[in-house]
Parts: sequence; C-alpha cells; structure tokens
Amino acid sequence: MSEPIDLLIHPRWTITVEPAGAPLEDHAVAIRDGRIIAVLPMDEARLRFQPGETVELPQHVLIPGLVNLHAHAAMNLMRGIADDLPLMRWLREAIWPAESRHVSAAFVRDGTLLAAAEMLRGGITTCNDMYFYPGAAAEAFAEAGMRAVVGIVVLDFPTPWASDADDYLRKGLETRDRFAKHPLLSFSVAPHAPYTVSDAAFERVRALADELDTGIHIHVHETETEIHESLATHGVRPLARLARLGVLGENTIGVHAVHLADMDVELLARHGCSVAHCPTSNMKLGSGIAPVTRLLEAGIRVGLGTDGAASNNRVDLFQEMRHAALLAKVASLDAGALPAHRVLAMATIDGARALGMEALIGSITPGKQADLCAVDLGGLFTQPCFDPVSHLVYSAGREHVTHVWVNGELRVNKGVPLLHIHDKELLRIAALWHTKLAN
Ligand SMILES: CSC[C@H]1O[C@@H](n2cnc3c(O)ncnc32)[C@H](O)[C@@H]1O
Ligand SMILES: [Zn+2]
Repeated sequence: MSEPIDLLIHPRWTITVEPAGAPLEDHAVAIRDGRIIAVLPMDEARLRFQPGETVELPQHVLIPGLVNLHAHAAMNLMRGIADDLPLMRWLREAIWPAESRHVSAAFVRDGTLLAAAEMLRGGITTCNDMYFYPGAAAEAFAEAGMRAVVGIVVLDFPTPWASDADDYLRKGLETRDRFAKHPLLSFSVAPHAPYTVSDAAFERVRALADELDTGIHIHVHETETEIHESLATHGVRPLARLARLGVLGENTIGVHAVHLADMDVELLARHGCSVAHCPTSNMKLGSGIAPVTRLLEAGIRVGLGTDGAASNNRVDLFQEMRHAALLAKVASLDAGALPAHRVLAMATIDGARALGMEALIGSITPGKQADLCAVDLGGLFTQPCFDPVSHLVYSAGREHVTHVWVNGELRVNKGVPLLHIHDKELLRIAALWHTKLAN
C-alpha cells in the first residue's frame, strides 16, 4: 500500500545544500502537512507514495527557499529616492528626514507587501526584517504568506513609531504578543546601530533578548566614521563596546561588518556571532568590502542580506549571491575565493543557522518545512548546463524562478505570484506613495 502525501515535486536536479554533495538527478521531494518527508529517487517515490499532486519540473533545479538575512522591507517605497550618497549623508540628509515625514503603519504595511511580493517572486522565503511599526510589517508578511523574523527596533531618538528606547521596547513587545502564535512569524530585538543606541538602552536590549530567548539584529562596523565616532565618544571600537555591554552572543547577527580589525574578528568569533553580508548595499553606499574570507576562516557564520531597497536598489538574493562571489575574488585577487556552492550555502543554510532556524529551514532535508524554490535552467541564457550550482550563482537570475513554496504552500506558480493581492493593486499602492513622497 502506498503512503498518501500532499505533494511530490520532481525536478531535474535537487540541491539539498545539506548534506553537501553533487546535485541529485531524477530525485523527488515528498511533502505532507507542509513538511518534507523524503528525498528519494523518482522510481522509488512512484512506488512508495500516492501524491495528491505531482509537479513535474523537467528542466529545473530545486533549491531551499532563500533566506534574506537583513532587510528593511518597507523601504521598497523609497527605492531610488536618494542615490549616490555615502551612508551618513544618505541617512541624515535624505532617509531620516523622509522617514520622519512619511513613515506610518500604512506606509510600513504597504511597503512590506511590495517587498514580500518582490522577494517571493525571487525565491526568498524567509526575511529577517528591521523597521518601524513592526506590527504593520508582521501583518504584511502574514498576508503574503512569507516567513519572517520581525525586529523589535530600538533607537535612542524619537520617530513616528516611538519616543524613546523604553517606548520602542514596550510597543515592540506588545506586537510580539499579538503575533505569538503565528506559524510563519517570529521576533528578534533589533537595536539599530551602536551610534544610535545608548549604553542604558543596550542593557535593556540584552535583558529583553535573554528573557524572550530571541536573537539580536544590529548594524555594526558599516563605515570608518562609525568606528572613529565610537573611539571619540566611548573610547573603544563599536564591537568592543557591544561586547562590554553583553550584546554579543550566539544569537547576535551583526549586519555589514565591513571595517574589521583583527580584534573585531576575534570578538565576533569568540562570542559565536553571525554576520549578515550585504555586498550590494556596501558597494552602492561606498562603505567598502566586508572581509568575508577572513570571517569564514575564523569560523564565523556568514549569511546574505539585501538591506533595504533604498540602498540596493533591488531586493534580490540572486544578485547578492553573484556580488558576494565576485567581490570576494576581487578583494583577495583569488579566483578561488567564495566558490558558488559556498555562496549558495550562505544564502540558505547559513542564514537559517544565523537565525537559529536550522531545524526548520535552510536545506531540503526530511523533517524540515517545505520552503522551496524551483529555477528553470532550460532557457538559452543557461545553456549548456555542466553544473546547476554554477548557473545559480553566475548565470541565472531571479527572473528564472518559476515556483516557490512556503510551508508546502505554493506562493509562485510558473512565475506567477499567488498572493491575495494582485500586481495591479500593488502598482496602485506604489503609485499613491510615489505621489506622497515626491511632494
Ligand atoms: C530602526 S529601523 C531601520 C533604520 O535603519 C535605516 N537603515 C537602512 N539601511 C541602513 C544601513 O545600511 N545602515 C544603517 N541604517 C540603515 C533605515 O532607514 C531606518 O531608519
Ligand atoms: Zn540595514
């Protein structure tokens, strides 16, 4: 008697990511109740299972859904609003003034919906987000059916969302309680950066993260200015200050980590921190090149992030994979630096590990949730195909993504998103905000 299952996916290649190894050919992935229950040769799958549905993908590669380890999803509404500026001028002269005028619950909900649609279509199934009005972001991710870790943001200055560090934490906690039972949502504590958060607020951040057993998500060592200012104000480099305040730990994700002395790498490694590498944002803001090879050699987990659409200006992990691989080679003048399979692991299982979600997502492994992405390698631009992993990183793009599943639910089918909200409506929303922000 064959076992009933909900779905059998039969791609040409399956890249499980873990265990690492050559792509599996002519295998199938069996899914029941949103979970992967087996990865096995198709011949065996035909005998063993009675699927409710079979999806044949004869020229596709199936990979785990991609994990965006750092995003400000709502900033999709500010794509292209201020280009070609370095970080501090970009923030102080353009972005923060625009945010203080326009950010609201409606802004965050609409912007996050747009970003979720862009991410899902590009194969991203999990987003580690950090933005104001986390409740509005959570609503949008839930509506889009996308997995997200929503940041409880903390700054020491007032914004439309909250007045001071206590207010950010109190409102963030209320939001977390509101979504506590949601199957796709979880929360982290997200102090913005060392230069916007006081020692006293960091102490509350650490206490809250300990109490809730959540991660900490923070921008660190993005520019040299940040380090000089910290030395002038606190007498130590930002990471040393965070270590002193107890903010560094196995659940801490440091975003950017571009300017690192040996002592900084040593601190990250000793505390078991992870790094969210955002190569495109680092290039576009002229921040520099993160020393990814050094970080990996020190045993530090490195995942990939897009950052927000105002500093990228795409929310596209295929782009980040390619940029990460190419930048590492340029930085070290070593073509062997960051090979394709390592970069794919960074965009999947390493991101999942950084989020403490490796038991749930990040690889095509029995027992994990069925967050999956199919990429069509049958077209002209990906011919011939000697190695699908090479094509994923160096040749293909998000335009080749055809199917995306989250928890076994189809979110993109043959390139067409299956969201409750249609593209036409999303375009109308974007146009409305464009008018508001332009005036
Ligand atoms: C507390 S909500 C997030 C806050 O961060 C700003 N932001 C966006 N990108 C970056 C970046 O690369 N470095 C530092 N801060 C960034 C965003 O505009 C919000 O104000
Ligand atoms: Zn950021």
